[in-house]
Parts: sequence; structure tokens; C-alpha cells
Amino acid sequence: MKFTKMHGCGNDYIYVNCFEESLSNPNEVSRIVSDRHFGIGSDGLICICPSKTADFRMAMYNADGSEGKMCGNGIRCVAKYVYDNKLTDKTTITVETLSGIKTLNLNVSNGSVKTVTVDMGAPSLTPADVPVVIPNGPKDSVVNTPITVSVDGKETEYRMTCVSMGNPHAIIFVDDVHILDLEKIGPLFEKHPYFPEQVNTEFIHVIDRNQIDMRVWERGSGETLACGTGACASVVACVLNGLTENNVTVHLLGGDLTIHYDQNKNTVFMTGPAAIICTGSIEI
Ligand SMILES: N[C@H](CCC[C@H](N)C(=O)O)C(=O)O
Repeated sequence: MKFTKMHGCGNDYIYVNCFEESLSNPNEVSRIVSDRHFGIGSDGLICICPSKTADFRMAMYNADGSEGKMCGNGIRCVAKYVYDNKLTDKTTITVETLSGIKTLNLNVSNGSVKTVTVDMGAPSLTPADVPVVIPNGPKDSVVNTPITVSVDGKETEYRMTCVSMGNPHAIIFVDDVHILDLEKIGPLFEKHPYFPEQVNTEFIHVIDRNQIDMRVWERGSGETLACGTGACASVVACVLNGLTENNVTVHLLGGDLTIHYDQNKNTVFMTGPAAIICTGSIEI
């Protein structure tokens, strides 16, 4: 199987051109290639496929083999892949995902894509959309709502805001993201009974009204250096909680994303880099 390893802000996936390759079990392939010791090493697998309704279709799989509905960092890399490899010469493209068709604007210089702006679509706060199920919980939206997890046998209460960006996110505000033991607390949110489909959890420190620090524990992949849908969901949560303006730079472990939550259009724009690490082939 031929592959290209790419990253957006350090969120790395193995990309496969499914115009040429056919994978009978992409879930299993994702688990094999993602392993950082026995595989290539990545946060998951992304297949670039033909689409009947858009220019391209993307399918994304987490490192544990589960399929995700959308990937913000991944979709920017898909744009770079198809443009740089001359599968298209358009600088505005549409990509079909399990959470709808997204429109991407490619910023090209010297013949290759450097950054991409993605219209990520409307965020949803409706608990059933996330999904989040809290017994006797709020009906319309989960904003600044208590959640208790057991850390080292001690019940600890956090406050969360839940946002769907086509995939599920819980946003937790903390004083300092860098001191968190994510390996320990991340799974407590991911597998919390409130989330019937598990959840991606963002830990946010608000620096000022246009900048936040973020770390993420992703459903199915663990801590990653960045999460595009998570950055969008976090800015929506910041605005809902009155903490930031609608234009925010999100500082992630692997770099920065620029997020604009356009409340008039009810959509979120994400701008960030996409980069190729290497190409190769692997026996599957
Ligand atoms: N890293 C991705 C999101 C992956 C989400 C996945 N972990 C899920 O199961 O929803 C991003 O840049 O948006």
C-alpha cells in the first residue's frame, strides 16, 4: 500500500489515495499503521476517495481503528494532497465527509498548498446531536454544566460545555493546560457514561479575548498535538461562556489555528497549515 504521511499542527495521519488503492478493512489498516513502534506511527488513517456529490470524499479512522465523522486537521491535508499531487487544479474545493460536505479555500504559493481555510459548518449544542445524555440534565444545551470524574479514587468536579462539530466535543476550562496529566484524566471523560459514543475532550485556558491554550484528548487516539474540530468547538464554547471574541488564535501543542466563529452565518471558519512528512509503501 502506497501512503503519504502528513500533519496539520502535528496531528499526523497516514493518507491513502483510494483512487488507486483499495482497502478492504480500513479500520484494521488504521490500527496497524498508527502504531508508533510496530507500524508507521500516526494518529490514524485518512482515505482520499472519489465522491458523487463533491470534488473528493474523505474517510477518517482513529488510531484504535474506530471511524470518526470529521477531522479538521485531516481535511486541510486532503486539500494539500489533491492539489500538490495534481488531482485538481482548483483552489476552492468541496470534500464529502460523514458530517456533510465542506468547502475549502486553498492558499497556494510556489505551486503547493501552504494553508487552508475550511468552512466547518454549523456547530450544534443540541444534546442529542453531540450526543451527551445527562440524567435530569439541561434540555437545549450543555453549557458550564458539572461533570464528576474519579481521579485516583477522589471524586473531582469539572464544568463542561458540549459542542458537536459533526463529531462530539466536551470543553473543560482549566487554569493551566500544561500541568494536566492527560493520560490519567483524558480517558475518564472519553469513557464517561454521559457520552454514549464517547467524546473528544478539549482542555482550555483562556489567555485573553483573542487567544486560548488548548490540549486535547481524542476519542480513539488519545492525546494528539492538535485537533481542528476541537479548536472550532472550543471557540464556540468560549463565546457561549462570554470568555472570548469570535476571532481566536488557538495555541495547540503542535502549532496555531485561527478560528472565526461567524454567528451571522452560523458557521465556523478554521485556517491552518498542512504539511507532508514523507511518502512510502508498506506491506499490509
Ligand atoms: N483530530 C481531528 C478530529 C478527530 C476526531 C476523532 N478522534 C473522533 O473520533 O471524533 C481534527 O483535527 O478535527
